[in-house]
Amino acid sequence: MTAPGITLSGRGLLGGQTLFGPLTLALPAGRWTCLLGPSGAGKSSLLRLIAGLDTAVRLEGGVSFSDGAGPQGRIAYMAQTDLLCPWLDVLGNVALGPRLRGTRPDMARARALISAVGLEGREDARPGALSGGQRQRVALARTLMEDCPVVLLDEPFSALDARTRAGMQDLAARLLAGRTVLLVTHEPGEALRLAHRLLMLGDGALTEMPLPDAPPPRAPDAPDTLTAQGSLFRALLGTSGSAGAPA
Ligand SMILES: Nc1ncnc2c1ncn2[C@@H]1O[C@H](COP(=O)(O)OP(=O)(O)OP(=O)(O)O)[C@@H](O)[C@H]1O
Repeated sequence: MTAPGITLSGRGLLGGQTLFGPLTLALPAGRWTCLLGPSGAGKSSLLRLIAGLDTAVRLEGGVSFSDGAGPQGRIAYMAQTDLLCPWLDVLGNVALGPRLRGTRPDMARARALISAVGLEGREDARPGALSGGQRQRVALARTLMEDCPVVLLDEPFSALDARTRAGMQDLAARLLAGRTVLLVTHEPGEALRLAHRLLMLGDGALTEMPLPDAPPPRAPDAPDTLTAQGSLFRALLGTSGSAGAPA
């Protein structure tokens, strides 16, 4: 499986007003790009625009893939909300993608992923019987099950406690190595652990942020990571949600 690079360029319009841009968001092939920025800046909209999904933000511009092919069938997208089917159990939810495409799911792989996200023994549980963090891990397992070369993750670890979050970050880094990943997060520490490229969307523009020298996944408590976290936090305090908004 070869993961393509992806470039989105243009201006994002919301109700006729510029929300962001003109800008260029380039996702290097086979690498993790992490995107931080204030609420309402347009991060989720960028993700959905790349996935070719409906969004309230209209892109005056375009999205291109380095191999010339489109997004069809090769993007796994994990939304901010878990989007689990309440009438299916955990196993059914994780195996849903192949079923919807009319192919036979690899149930051994689905079970292995459920175990990898720490939910072994809960295969028969319905989403309504799970905590928010457990549901989020089912959604993560479902995304990993897709085995796509491009993976778009919208705050995939936001409902997890610190220890589980670190474990899921490591799992995702391992299983998605070599894929083109865009991760939207509000956590500077998370972005600094996982990014090959770190961007901040604020005041309608993208800014490239420096990263520690060590390759990801970086230790959360490494001195370089902690120092970078402080700088990033200060940068985030100085940005606002949309183009033209007061900083
Ligand atoms: N369905 C919708 N209808 C109208 N406006 C919308 C809709 N979805 C998003 N917006 C608006 O588009 C803008 C960008 O939203 P988006 O969700 O992309 O921001 P975000 O940076 O991901 O925010 P957050 O960090 O809070 O998730 C916001 O001003 C939001 O109010």
